[in-house]
Amino acid sequence: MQSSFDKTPLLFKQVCVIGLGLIGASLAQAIKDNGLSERLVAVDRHVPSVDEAIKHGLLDAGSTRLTDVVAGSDLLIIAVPVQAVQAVFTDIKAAMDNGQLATDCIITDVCSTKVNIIEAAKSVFAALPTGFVPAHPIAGAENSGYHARRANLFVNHSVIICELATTSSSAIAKLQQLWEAVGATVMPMAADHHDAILAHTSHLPHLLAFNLVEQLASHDDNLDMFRYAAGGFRDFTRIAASDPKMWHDIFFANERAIISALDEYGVYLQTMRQLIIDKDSTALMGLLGRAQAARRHFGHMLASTPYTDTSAMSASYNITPSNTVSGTITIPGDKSISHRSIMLGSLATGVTNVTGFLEGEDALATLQAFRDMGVSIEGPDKGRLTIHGVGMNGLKPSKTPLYMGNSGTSMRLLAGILAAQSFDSVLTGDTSLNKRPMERVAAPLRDMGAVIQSTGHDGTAPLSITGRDTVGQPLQGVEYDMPVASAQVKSCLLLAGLWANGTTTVIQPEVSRDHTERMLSAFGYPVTVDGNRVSIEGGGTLTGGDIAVPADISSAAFFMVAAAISQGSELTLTQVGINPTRTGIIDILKLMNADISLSNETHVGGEPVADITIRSSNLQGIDIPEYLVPLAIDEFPVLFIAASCAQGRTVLTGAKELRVKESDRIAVMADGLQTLGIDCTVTEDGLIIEGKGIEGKGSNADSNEVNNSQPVFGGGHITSHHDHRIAMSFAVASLRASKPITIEGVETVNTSFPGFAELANQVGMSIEVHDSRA
Ligand SMILES: O=C(O)C1=C[C@@H](OP(=O)(O)O)[C@@H](O)[C@H](O)C1
Ligand SMILES: C=C(OP(=O)(O)O)C(=O)O
Repeated sequence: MQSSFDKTPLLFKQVCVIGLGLIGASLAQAIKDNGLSERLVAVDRHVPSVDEAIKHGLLDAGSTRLTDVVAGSDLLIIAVPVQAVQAVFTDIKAAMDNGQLATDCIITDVCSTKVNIIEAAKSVFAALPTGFVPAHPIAGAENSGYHARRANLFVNHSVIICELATTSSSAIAKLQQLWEAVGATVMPMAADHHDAILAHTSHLPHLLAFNLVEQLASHDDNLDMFRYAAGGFRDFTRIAASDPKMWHDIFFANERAIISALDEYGVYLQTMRQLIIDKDSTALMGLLGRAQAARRHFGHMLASTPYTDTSAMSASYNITPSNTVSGTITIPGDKSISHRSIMLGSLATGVTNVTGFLEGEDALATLQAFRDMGVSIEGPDKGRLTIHGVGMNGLKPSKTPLYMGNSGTSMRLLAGILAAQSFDSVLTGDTSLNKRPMERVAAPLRDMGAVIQSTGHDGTAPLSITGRDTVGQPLQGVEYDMPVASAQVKSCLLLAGLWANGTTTVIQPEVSRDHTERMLSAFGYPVTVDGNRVSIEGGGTLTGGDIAVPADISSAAFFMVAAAISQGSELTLTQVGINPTRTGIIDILKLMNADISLSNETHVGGEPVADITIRSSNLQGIDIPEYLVPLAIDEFPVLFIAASCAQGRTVLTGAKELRVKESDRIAVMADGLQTLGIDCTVTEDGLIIEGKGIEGKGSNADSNEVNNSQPVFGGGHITSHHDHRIAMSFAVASLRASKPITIEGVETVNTSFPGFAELANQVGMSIEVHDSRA
């Protein structure tokens, strides 16, 4: 990792670290390695640690007594067990009183409890020093002591700072600079809130880990127990190897909050005990499923990688050029339909069984949101889900903001549902989603009487929605003339309309995908479609049933283009959804002269499906008809790859919407295409691409023999801009590339197409997935 040494000026003249345990010694090492202080001194009761730290060149001086080394320090870091802090404050006060320390020097700590540290300071100082800033780095390891120190212990970890009325802003600013320089992120929090949160997230788990080891160790047959203890025991009790003195102090120091967390734990434990005794399989499955999903969901947040968050991108594709693809493959389930199956299944009466559900992160975010609102959902298990519908009025308020990850569809459709609920809600997402426009749904929802605020910078998420109980009346049906052909806006309003008084009508400028309308009908809810006008009456009910989700044509598109642009290729994609509001990709590729045919056409779950076969084709550049834009809205990134391989120019217009997807797909694709040597021009609402395909040269003048053997792309380095479709599109380009292509930030592919690289390799491509953190 690059050191911040070059960038960060010396912040302090002399830092004095009091306590050379894991945290104190690690922070000392990080300060040293990053050159943040002219001098570094330390105090510790353990003489060998101090001696070694001096010998290692970490410290300029050290002692067992504060007064020996503290003179002239402008930052004091207290890193001793909680119950020893008061004595340290007494020593610090003495040093101030005798002039060794300036009264405005910064004093901070790294302890796991905050209220009692502040109390300790108050009992020593008549007036709290202006430099006193209580803090707590949320970082640690079960190893303790000087030898376990790691300068990178704080990288990507949070540090909570408790600002007191007495604290000077310059002390806070300087401490924040220090923590950021060693790689941490600083968050402000009130001391009592800190203690309550930490009691649940840190103190309770430690207490339980110590307790379980104690329980097992006290059994007579404990040797056998430990000998055969499987991973579960090892994982659960890892933290019981932590420093007993430190935890002893913490348990007493945060007594009230820990006892309250423990009592709540007892209630949950009793519930589980009773479910087992009662053999209540449904409730137990619901509980376990909810917990498993919540853990996966929080896992992303814990790793500060909310699904596809910016800071966390570390996976890349290293792709070696290949030139042909072949085979018969099954593409994962449709994302749009998967979202809707959870939403309507949850609101229905009775049970809904879903098959073919897309286990991608976007659809899983929707699933988690409904679990957070109290819906019991079993699965997903190989695309199967069982949703125990709660009916139109059965959702419960979520205890936390609903986290939508990277998924625009989840956030916009849920906004419609939540605007009609009795309770308040907050919807938030990852960095990319929190930049996307939300007023397009918030404004028309307000016309219906919703109270909804887009609290981000620019009409963006987080969305804060006030419940009808507070507003005092239900939503009102409206007639809304949509300025953009967006299925998300249309669906949001139709879903809100389920609870509205009277009729809700949406008029779309062009046809957009109609999965909401179809699925509402399949659940027995009447929807009236009259040309581009779609209407719904409020006050009805939904009845659960079976939903078979077809393969996603938007994911299939990558493989269609792969076969069309490469040499000697033929791919068959089985049972892909060919809803006419989604088949713009087929129409556009056909206009470009692609060799595509459909077979085995049938219907599953109210949606038409077919096997799609596509072969190597002599693609021709075209002017893409604007009416096809909403019908292929997600497929343009990969269509740009096709256009680059076509003969002649392709012109896209009327596609401004591409600029507000997971990335600005016009700008980002143009950038990547240019990197790979394609001549293209960005326009306000589209892109002009000069295709590099050459005429097919058959021996027979009438034959349409394909010549896709020449590379059209060079090699190079592409970034996904946190957009799954950008990553997959440039992977397809490798079929006509002369050199390797590297694509950074490909974890985002999991939002819509888990297993993409494996499937691509199965048909003949050569993608190596590399994770720099692995
Ligand atoms: O309704 C849906 O499921 C979707 C609609 C489209 O968005 P817009 O309606 O905003 O164009 C599309 O881009 C998105 O991937 C899924
Ligand atoms: C735009 C997309 O999805 P969403 O709007 O749901 O994030 C997409 O999948 O390309």
